[in-house]
Amino acid sequence: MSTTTHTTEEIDQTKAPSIHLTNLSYTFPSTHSGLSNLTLSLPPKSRTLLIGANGAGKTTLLRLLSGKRLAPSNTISIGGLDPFKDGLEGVTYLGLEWVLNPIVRTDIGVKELLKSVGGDHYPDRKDELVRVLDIDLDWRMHAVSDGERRRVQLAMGLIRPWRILLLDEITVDLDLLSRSNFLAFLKKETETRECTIVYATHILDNLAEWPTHLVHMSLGKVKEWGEIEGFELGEKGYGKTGNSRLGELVLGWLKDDLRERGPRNKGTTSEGTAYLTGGLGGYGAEDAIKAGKRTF
Ligand SMILES: Nc1ncnc2c1ncn2[C@@H]1O[C@H](COP(=O)(O)OP(=O)(O)OP(=O)(O)O)[C@@H](O)[C@H]1O
Repeated sequence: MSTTTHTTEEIDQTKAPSIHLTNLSYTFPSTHSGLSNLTLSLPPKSRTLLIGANGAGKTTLLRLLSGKRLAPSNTISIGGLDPFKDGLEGVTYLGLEWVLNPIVRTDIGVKELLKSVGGDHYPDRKDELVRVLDIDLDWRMHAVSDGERRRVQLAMGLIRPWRILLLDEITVDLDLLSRSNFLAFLKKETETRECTIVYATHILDNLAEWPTHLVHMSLGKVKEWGEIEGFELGEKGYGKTGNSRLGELVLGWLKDDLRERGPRNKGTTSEGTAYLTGGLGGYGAEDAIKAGKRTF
């Protein structure tokens, strides 16, 4: 049984959850330090962009937030709960493992797939996602393009009405219009339902109007975070380079990070060890199923 105490207000399952990190540090089983001393607060119904160079720690953080990995006590609170120990209702984490699920490459129809993830229970959401993501219900999954497959996967992942959505860059295969429609759908979700989104992405096109908050990570630390208004992007639109002002801000961050870190081949990072599934470390090594907190 959890020893954490919660106020009634904090665990109201009908409200969008806030996210609080307090001195969150995380070390991989291989003793590689993944995250160090993260503290931040994201309010209910916020849409946060998680920004950082490859290896900055974005996936590590999202997995901790989703409850797939055990964080030290009292370092993560989502709507007043510890995601690993308490288990969270309504968390959708869409990342690499989900994308790699082999079922979406077999000779199976889209209707069947959507039904298997609850499409019949949420017909309105299913119809909306099919429209937003421009899905043909007659597609068979072994005979679609990568982008079409990704659109079906997104619909599958989003049909159940989540309270917190953790998106680890999975929109890379979408064409510009599909991505724009998809982002507009997510924005509407936070405006019309009780839900909160954290989205790790490297693609900033057409995102200037989307986030309510930014979090900048580098080398497992949060370098800055806060409301989008606090980042002095000036007028929304395009900067001198033709990039969006958000794009220019982030490019500046990443250049500074690289200058501070130096080139990777000096051995200052351990890029390449992510996503191992066996041996030391490896995502999934301590998943919540083993701890009896989840059945899926
Ligand atoms: N299982 C593991 N064992 C040891 N180190 C790991 C493990 N998984 C990831 N790392 C290291 O932790 C750091 C952060 O990895 P993470 O996957 O969180 O980065 P990221 O910001 O999501 O990167 P990207 O943008 O490339 O997806 C990297 O240096 C990575 O090599």
